[in-house]
Amino acid sequence: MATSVEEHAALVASLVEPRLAQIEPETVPLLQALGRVLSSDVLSPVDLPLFRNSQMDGFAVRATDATPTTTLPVEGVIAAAVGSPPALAPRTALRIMTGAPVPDGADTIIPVEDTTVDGDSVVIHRGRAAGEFVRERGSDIRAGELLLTAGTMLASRHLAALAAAGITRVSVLGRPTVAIVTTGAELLDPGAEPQPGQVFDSNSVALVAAVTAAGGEVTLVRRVVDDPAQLLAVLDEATGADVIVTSGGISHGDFEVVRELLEPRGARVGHVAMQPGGPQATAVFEGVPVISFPGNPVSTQVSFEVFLAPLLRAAAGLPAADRRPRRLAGPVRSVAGKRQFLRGRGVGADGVEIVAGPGSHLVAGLAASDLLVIVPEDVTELAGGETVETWAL
Ligand SMILES: Nc1nc2c(c(=O)[nH]1)N[C@H]1C(S)=C(S)[C@@H](COP(=O)(O)OP(=O)(O)OC[C@H]3O[C@@H](n4cnc5c(N)ncnc54)[C@H](O)[C@@H]3O)O[C@H]1N2
Ligand code: MOO
Repeated sequence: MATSVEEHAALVASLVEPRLAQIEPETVPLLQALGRVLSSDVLSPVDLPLFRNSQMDGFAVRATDATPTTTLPVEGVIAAAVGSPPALAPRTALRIMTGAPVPDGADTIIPVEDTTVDGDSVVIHRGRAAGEFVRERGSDIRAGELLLTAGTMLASRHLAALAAAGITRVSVLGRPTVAIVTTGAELLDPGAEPQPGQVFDSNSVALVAAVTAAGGEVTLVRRVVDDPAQLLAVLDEATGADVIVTSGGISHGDFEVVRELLEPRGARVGHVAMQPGGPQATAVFEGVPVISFPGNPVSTQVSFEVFLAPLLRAAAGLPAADRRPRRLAGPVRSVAGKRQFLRGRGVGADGVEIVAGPGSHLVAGLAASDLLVIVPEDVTELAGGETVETWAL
């Protein structure tokens, strides 16, 4: 008897979640934090701007001194560079560059475009209100105020704000570590010349990429032929990970290496009422959960999306994938008793069209899709215009 998708998802969660709950935050240099999720609030250690500075290239003056068409003596130049400028004397100007400290005594900047330089003097053609073009210290954020909130997924703008505040390292949620093992005597590396009967190992690439996209860190990638002793050696190597994921070797053939090794050690190998992804297995090896997906490439990828991606995303603090109802562009048939995960593509704001057949070997069809279209177990036919649940890929 097949178990339901929910039952299997609950089983996988019961094995994986306790491990993921133990993952500690880690402190990393800023550039390693890109795409990671802040584990705690960050308060600004400084005022930003750090000091009162000019927003324009021009002349630092007192607003009341600089009415049109006054001429003021220019007493010096303030560059955007190390150092503190002298105070501005009344009825004088200091030439100033963008970002340079505004001298005490000055309260506005006259942009160079509104002036004419005449020897050591400047003629003001347009006055400015006090405060104009002066960037006050702390006007962006003050020391002690909340700069970034826990849970923020760090993009370039967040890293820039941290750097602007002088911060070099940041505490982020730890990433779940995953070991990936593909199985099959027929597999070879992409790029090699296939002999008759060989296929390229695409599940390895699929799983590494999918784990990474879901916020996980792949710590080991291995491929084994259909030899239980070899698989055992690889699993021994993989026990440092939070989760071990395998593909292939769990159905009913003569050379089912995962089933052969792990079933006698208490693995649960069975069928889930879904397509693709029918054959599924779980085990615990040396205390580490082993989640075994069927080898067919679409089955592996869909199984990952259904059973593991949500758990990894949650642990890494990433938002859940977008799931929402859309209207079918055309009719769909399905098999009774199995939840179908068909391949679809979004049409307009809320439509979806089916883009590939249901075969679980159709990798190009999956690549042509951007949505999974879910047809419930008890539904065998849907007409165009009817609503289905879709998951963004
Ligand atoms: N008698 C039955 N046969 C099969 C059943 C069944 O219920 N009864 N279920 C079918 C379904 S559904 C699936 S899915 C597969 C699952 O089989 P396995 O998990 O044992 O996977 P394999 O036999 O190792 O491989 C299946 C298929 O996928 C290709 N494959 C495997 N690994 C990779 C990889 N890393 N990269 C690319 N392609 C891979 C492999 O060459 C096979 O074509 O069982 C059905 N059979
Ligand atoms: O249930 Mo299998 O995963 O369709 O090819």
